[in-house]
Amino acid sequence: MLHQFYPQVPHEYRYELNKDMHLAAAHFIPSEAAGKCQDIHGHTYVINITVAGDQLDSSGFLIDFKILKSLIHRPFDHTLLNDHELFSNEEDSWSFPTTEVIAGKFWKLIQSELNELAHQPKCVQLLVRETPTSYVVFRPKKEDFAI
Ligand SMILES: Nc1nc2c(c(=O)[nH]1)N=C([C@H](O)[C@H](O)COP(=O)(O)OP(=O)(O)OP(=O)(O)O)CN2
Ligand SMILES: [Zn+2]
Repeated sequence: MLHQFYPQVPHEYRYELNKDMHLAAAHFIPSEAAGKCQDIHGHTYVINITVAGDQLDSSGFLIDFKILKSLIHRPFDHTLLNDHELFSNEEDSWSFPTTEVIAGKFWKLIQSELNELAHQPKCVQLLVRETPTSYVVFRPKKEDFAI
């Protein structure tokens, strides 16, 4: 499903980059309402990350594509998402890995990294496709950037 077109996010930045990646991972949803999804099962998630900004770094990058991949693919590929602390914090009522929660938490991981950069790029959209017929788009609000 790579190379497809994704929903566009309106913004006024000069540059916008998009990085796609696949993530083979298992999960389960510990909620009765989830029906058969309460049992462990797997997906080949498709992740699309959109980063925008007005300035580039000394390499001419908004952010190196490889860094984006390393933040998501390396830690989560071929894992059970529920095993990660990110998706198992009992104090956080939206912690377990629904597509919505995955999108929001992956956005936060990426934006935390971008916040360290002097030229301050922004992750303006994060899309998670869970199945050929289901995907979620996370678009941060202004206040979400204060992390
Ligand atoms: N809002 C959400 N609904 C569901 C989620 C979710 O994360 N957010 N997750 C699931 C299951 O994990 C399931 O893996 C995906 O569900 P679904 O799209 O229903 O998958 P199907 O292949 O059965 O769908 P078809 O309509 O037959 O293509 C469930 N709901
Ligand atoms: Zn699922």
